[in-house]
Amino acid sequence: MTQKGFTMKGVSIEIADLSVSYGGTQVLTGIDLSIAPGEFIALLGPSGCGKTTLLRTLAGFVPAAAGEVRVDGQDVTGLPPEKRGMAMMFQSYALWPHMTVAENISFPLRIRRQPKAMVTAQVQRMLTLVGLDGFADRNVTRLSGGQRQRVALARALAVDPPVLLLDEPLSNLDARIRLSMRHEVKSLQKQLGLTAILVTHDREEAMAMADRVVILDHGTVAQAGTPEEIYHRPVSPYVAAFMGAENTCAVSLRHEGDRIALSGQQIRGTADLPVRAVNSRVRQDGPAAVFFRGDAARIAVPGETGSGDRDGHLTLSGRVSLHSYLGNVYRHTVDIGGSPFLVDHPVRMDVGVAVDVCVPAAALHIFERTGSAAATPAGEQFAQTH
Ligand SMILES: Nc1ncnc2c1ncn2[C@@H]1O[C@H](COP(=O)(O)OP(=O)(O)OP(=O)(O)O)[C@@H](O)[C@H]1O
Repeated sequence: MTQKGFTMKGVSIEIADLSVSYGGTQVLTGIDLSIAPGEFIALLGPSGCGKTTLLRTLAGFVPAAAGEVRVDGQDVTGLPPEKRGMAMMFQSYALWPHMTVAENISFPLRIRRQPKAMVTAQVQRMLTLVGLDGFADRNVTRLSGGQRQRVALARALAVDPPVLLLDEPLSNLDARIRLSMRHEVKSLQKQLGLTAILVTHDREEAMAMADRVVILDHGTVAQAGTPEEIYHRPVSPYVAAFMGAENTCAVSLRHEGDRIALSGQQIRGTADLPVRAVNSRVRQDGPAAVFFRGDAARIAVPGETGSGDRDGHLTLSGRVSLHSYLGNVYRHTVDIGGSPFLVDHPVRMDVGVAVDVCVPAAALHIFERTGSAAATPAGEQFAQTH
């Protein structure tokens, strides 16, 4: 254990072909992931996709059915939790209600029978680290949610773990405190150089905190990348929709040199787009599915703007069927060929008005159309994933 200063350092974690089953049900399949020392990873995905199971398997609370977990090159797959050098922080804080702040923080040190002077010094360091100087003797039941979360963080860090596992640690906090705690946890993790893995179903939280986001889909890795990569370059309709690009329509795609031409029932004319600008995963001409975010599109009144203004855009024509005010923009539901599309616009458009929805090439994600994909109304196909 570190005796002076905060010199905790992260370690690498290698997850190789990891599978996990509960009884006869396989919940994680062939997970491969390399985590660098000091990296902050977020495991993101809808309820039941296996995020917590992966975290608990790394911690050693759930056995692996196959595959390996290596920490700093050492195979820890068969080791008990206390031998893995990982500390876990939970959503529920899991503090001892009958103990003071200092007693809670020192608990893991006392059960490891650390010398008293060292325990006292470490508790004081942790209090300073999480901004709770002066709270040592306060009972934890007399703390706010944010303060309790800091105690839980201090207790997890007290043993100088090279790896910090965070299981939805902020979801019990109110929205304002959650935002500030995001930054506090992240800056502490960077300051200490720890390797951290966060489980969350909140994509904004994942993007705000992590260096890399791993999106899980039914126990497999759907995509792992920087927040920018998964947001702007999703590799599948599942990732695109999970990252908010839920508007979708079926198109027919044709490559023409360095341009892509899109046509379809819901599209006005033919969209002629520079191939470099579009996130297209389609290599062959034929049926495809387009996905885009409602805040990346804009609404135009047909005839009010020149057609030249819409070059490099995909234009869909429809009618406003609903609007709601979000504070900075109006969110409109636009009925396009019988399917609802959600589009943000700074000005409120009346219900029933005919509008064009213009989507810039850079906001388009195009994937191969398989089966009935994208033939369904926007959102319906992915409704269960949110
Ligand atoms: N102890 C258990 N025994 C049997 N099945 C379990 C157990 N824990 C979880 N599962 C199942 O394993 C699957 C993955 O669960 P897990 O808790 O890892 O998902 P998650 O992505 O963390 O979900 P959430 O966001 O709701 O916490 C789910 O289908 C769940 O029902």
